[in-house]
Amino acid sequence: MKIHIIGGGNLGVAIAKGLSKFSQGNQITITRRNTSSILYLEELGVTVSADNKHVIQYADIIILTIKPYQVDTVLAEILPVISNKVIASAVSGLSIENLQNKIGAGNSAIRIMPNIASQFGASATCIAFHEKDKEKAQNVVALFQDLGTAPIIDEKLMDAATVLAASGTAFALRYIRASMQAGIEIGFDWQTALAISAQTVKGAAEMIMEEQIHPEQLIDRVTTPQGCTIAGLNEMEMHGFSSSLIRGIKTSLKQIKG
Ligand SMILES: NC(=O)C1=CN([C@@H]2O[C@H](COP(=O)(O)OP(=O)(O)OC[C@H]3O[C@@H](n4cnc5c(N)ncnc54)[C@H](O)[C@@H]3O)[C@@H](O)[C@H]2O)C=CC1
Ligand SMILES: O=C(O)[C@@H]1CCC=N1
Repeated sequence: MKIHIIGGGNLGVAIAKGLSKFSQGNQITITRRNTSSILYLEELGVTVSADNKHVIQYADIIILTIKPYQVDTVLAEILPVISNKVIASAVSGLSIENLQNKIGAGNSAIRIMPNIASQFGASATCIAFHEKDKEKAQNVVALFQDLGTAPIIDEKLMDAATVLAASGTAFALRYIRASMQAGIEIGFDWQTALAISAQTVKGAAEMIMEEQIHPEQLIDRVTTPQGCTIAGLNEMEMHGFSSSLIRGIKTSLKQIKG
């Protein structure tokens, strides 16, 4: 497939890198106004351009990874030269209905919410579309399945998906950072503490995905009666570990909803 990514920033680059590595048989173009910082992507077989219209007429999927306030400018530029295209938008807060109104009935609006782990084929990309575009959305779903998991969700959960699956990357990294900092306090250098913390999180996530059980069932396997784990967990909860995460996620959601 021919994939045209508009917005070569954090997310666009992560998707381009991921596609070049984990999805076979595609031709990828990525655009950005000033291309100097992303020209290295050409070494991965990705075409880099400052022209949003560059070969866009041949694109099977156009992916929007721009900020919400950049959408109208970009669409004004590309709409005159496209028709019957699938536009997959990762723009947070932009509804399918709004995007569809902007791009006209001749094109299809699909909403995607990837995260920057797309680069490593490890994103959890939530996807939503209207029934009329079900068939056209299948290519988008297949593409993002190559970059991790790609659950199809009801659009009303898209803001929640943004927080859980996209912002969630930062939340998980903050856990790893805190764990690393504690590791330094208890005797490790930061590199060793970070490596141990990251691998431990990866292992915990792999167990959840493999066994598909409730986390508490796995926690129960770790918490020896009168042991150090339960003592640590209870102290963390005393200081609001779970509740601060929950409150943070709900605050993020409020921020999106405005
Ligand atoms: N960063 C993340 O982890 C995620 C971001 N998103 C959403 O994706 C969108 C992009 O986010 P980021 O990549 O973080 O932002 P960013 O600012 O890093 O990337 C946007 C890119 O678009 C480029 N751009 C601006 N105007 C342009 C134009 N007229 N033509 C072509 N390129 C243009 C900018 O130069 C920039 O490189 C936002 O709507 C954000 O909410 C969604 C999920 C995850
Ligand atoms: O922080 C943000 O607003 C964007 C959306 C999700 C990740 N980054």
